[in-house]
Amino acid sequence: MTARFEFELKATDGKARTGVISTPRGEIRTPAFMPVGTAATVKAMMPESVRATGADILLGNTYHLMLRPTAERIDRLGGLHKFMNWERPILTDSGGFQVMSLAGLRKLTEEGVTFKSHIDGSKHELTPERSMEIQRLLGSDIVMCFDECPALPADRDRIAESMRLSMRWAERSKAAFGDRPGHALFGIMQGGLEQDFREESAKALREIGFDGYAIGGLAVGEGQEAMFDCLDYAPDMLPVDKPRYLMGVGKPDDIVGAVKRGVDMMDCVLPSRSGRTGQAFTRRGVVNIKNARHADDPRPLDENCSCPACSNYSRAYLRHVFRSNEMISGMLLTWHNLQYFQDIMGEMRVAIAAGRFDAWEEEFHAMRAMGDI
Ligand SMILES: Nc1nc(=O)c2cc3nc(NCCN4CCCCC4)[nH]c3cc2[nH]1
Ligand SMILES: [Zn+2]
Repeated sequence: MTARFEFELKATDGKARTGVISTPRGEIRTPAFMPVGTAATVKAMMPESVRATGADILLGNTYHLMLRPTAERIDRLGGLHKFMNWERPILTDSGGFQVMSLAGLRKLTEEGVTFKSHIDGSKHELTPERSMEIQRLLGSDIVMCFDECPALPADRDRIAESMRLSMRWAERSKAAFGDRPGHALFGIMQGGLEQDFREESAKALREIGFDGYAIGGLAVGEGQEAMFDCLDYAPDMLPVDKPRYLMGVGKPDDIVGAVKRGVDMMDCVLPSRSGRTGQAFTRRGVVNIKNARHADDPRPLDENCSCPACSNYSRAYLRHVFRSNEMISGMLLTWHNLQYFQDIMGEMRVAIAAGRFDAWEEEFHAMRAMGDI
């Protein structure tokens, strides 16, 4: 069992890369997709099922867990891995983004953010130091710096001011994180869609020095084209020998485009959240299983998928349990979607190692263009 956190690049194909992150709790094959386990559970999934989909690491949230059941309680009970019965790596987001998107009555100062819980209205504070303490109490393997993610669209002055605050908070996060062998601290690049601010942010983070680097401030409504324009330059501003993590992304085609541009890690609620609403991601695009056209369809959702939903059930059955609001509906489609996301990550890792990412990408888009039949 390695006591260290190490990233080994195995192969590159164009800007796409594949490698392995070694941690004391296990290896993470990159490019990696992290299922989101916000409240200490990947919704509608047992942890062993999450592992069966091929996930090496999952994401937890400082914001949600600090409010309920609190980081102190999880620490008293042995930490988040034991609490949620997931002994492999966990990355935790630092809370700033969730405060801005979920909490009420927020007040942002140089010190940090005060806010009211969206659950019971109680008052709380997050600072770089408090976020590091919470993530330490949770026992997460990869800790994210405490940052501020500005809502887009925003004017250049606002973006610059916010990015520079986040860089000062990155400094404080690192000081508070301390020296924790086997645990990693990732910096988060900000700067909106402004190339000069992205460069300034990357330079600041490189000078502080981190175990990995996230690209923050995207997937906040800018649209895929603007996101890809930013990803055409942002990853290359980060150290080539450290993992690059694009936060909050995304749809399958977002993920493929990000890997193509040099991203190593991603996370998104989409496969689990949309699975619960009956939206299935397949090789031929999105299928809404509640649609009447599936009522008598004996075929599986995706004949190329090995998940329980595709192995044991017809589209007709999946539509039935969704329309009947049966609990198994969200379980089956969440499993399928997470499996599909992991399958394309696995296929991209193999394609990059074989130097055939472009051919794989062409096939990926061709299958989707055919649409569901
Ligand atoms: N610490 C931190 N910093 C960020 O700049 C950040 C930027 C992010 N951008 C997203 N986008 C999530 C988009 N998601 C798409 C599916 C539906 C729910 C929202 N999540 C993010 C999380 C983030 N976390
Ligand atoms: Zn399936």
